[in-house]
Amino acid sequence: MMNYENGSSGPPADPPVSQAPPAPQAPAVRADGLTVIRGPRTVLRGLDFTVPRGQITGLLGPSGCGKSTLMRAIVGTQAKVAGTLEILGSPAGHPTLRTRIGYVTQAPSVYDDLTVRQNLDYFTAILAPGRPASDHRHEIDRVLTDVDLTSHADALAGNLSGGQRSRVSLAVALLGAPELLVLDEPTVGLDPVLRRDLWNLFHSIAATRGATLLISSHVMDEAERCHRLLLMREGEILADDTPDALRTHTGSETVEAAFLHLVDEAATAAREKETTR
Ligand SMILES: Nc1ncnc2c1ncn2[C@@H]1O[C@H](COP(=O)(O)OP(=O)(O)OP(=O)(O)O)[C@@H](O)[C@H]1O
Repeated sequence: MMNYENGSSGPPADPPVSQAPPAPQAPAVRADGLTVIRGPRTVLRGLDFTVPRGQITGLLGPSGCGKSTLMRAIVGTQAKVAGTLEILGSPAGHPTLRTRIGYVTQAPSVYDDLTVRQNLDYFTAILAPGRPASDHRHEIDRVLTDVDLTSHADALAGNLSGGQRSRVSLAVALLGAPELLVLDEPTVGLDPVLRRDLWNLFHSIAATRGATLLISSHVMDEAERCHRLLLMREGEILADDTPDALRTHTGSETVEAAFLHLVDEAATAAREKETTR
C-alpha cells in the first residue's frame, strides 16, 4: 500500500529534476602552498590565492618578483611546481585545459613572413587539426574584429608596428574562445593611446565573453584598470584585493602608494620576527 506523507490523498508531485543545489563553479585559479624552484632559487614561496572567474585580475610587482613564473605554472609550462594549483577546476597542465586557456608570452609569437590571416589560419589548424579551412573563416573574422585588425588581415606580420603585432598575438590567444586568458605584460613598450585601447579591449572581452583575464604588469597605474589585484614581491603575494579595498586598508591614494605601504609593513614584520628569535 502506498503511504502518502503530508496528509494529501494523491501521489506526491514529481520531484524537481535535480534537488541538489548546482555545484559552485570552481574559481579560474586556486593556489594553495604553491612553490616553484628555478635553478638554485625558490622563485615562488608557498602562494595561497584564488582568481575569480569573469573578471580582470592584475598581477603586479617589480621586475623579477616571479610574475612570468607564476603565469607559466598556471598555463602548465613550468617545471618543479609543488603544492596545489587548480585551473578551471582541473590540475594545472591537464591536457583538457589546453583549449580552455589562451596564453600570450612577453615576446609576440607570430610569424613575420606570414600575413595576419595566415598566422591565424596556421594556429587554428594546430588547435583544431583536420578541420577544413573554410570552417575557421568565421572565427578568424571574429578575432580580427575583436582586436581591431580587420583592415590589416592581409598585411605581412613583419610589416606591422609593435602594438599591431601584440594584437595579432592576442588574436591567436582568442582563437577557440578560451575561458581563461593569461597575458604576460601585454602593454609593455606601447604608447599611452595603444595601452588605453588594449585595456578597453580587455574589458570588452571580459564583459562580452565572460572570460577571465589574468594580466601581468610592472606599471602600477595599470592596477587601477583591474577588478582585482594580486600584488607580488620577491616570490610572495603581498595583497589579494580590489584596488579600492587596497587603497582604503592602507590609507593610500593610489595603488602604487598602497604597494609601497605593504612593502614597508612586510619589512617591519620581518625585522620584528628576526629580533624576537
Ligand atoms: N631559467 C631560470 N633559471 C633560474 N632562475 C630563473 C630562470 N628564469 C627566471 N629566473 C629567476 O626567477 C625570478 C623570477 O623571474 P620571472 O621572470 O618570473 O619574474 P617577472 O616578475 O616576470 O619579471 P619581469 O617583470 O622582469 O618579466 C627572477 O629572479 C629570475 O632571475
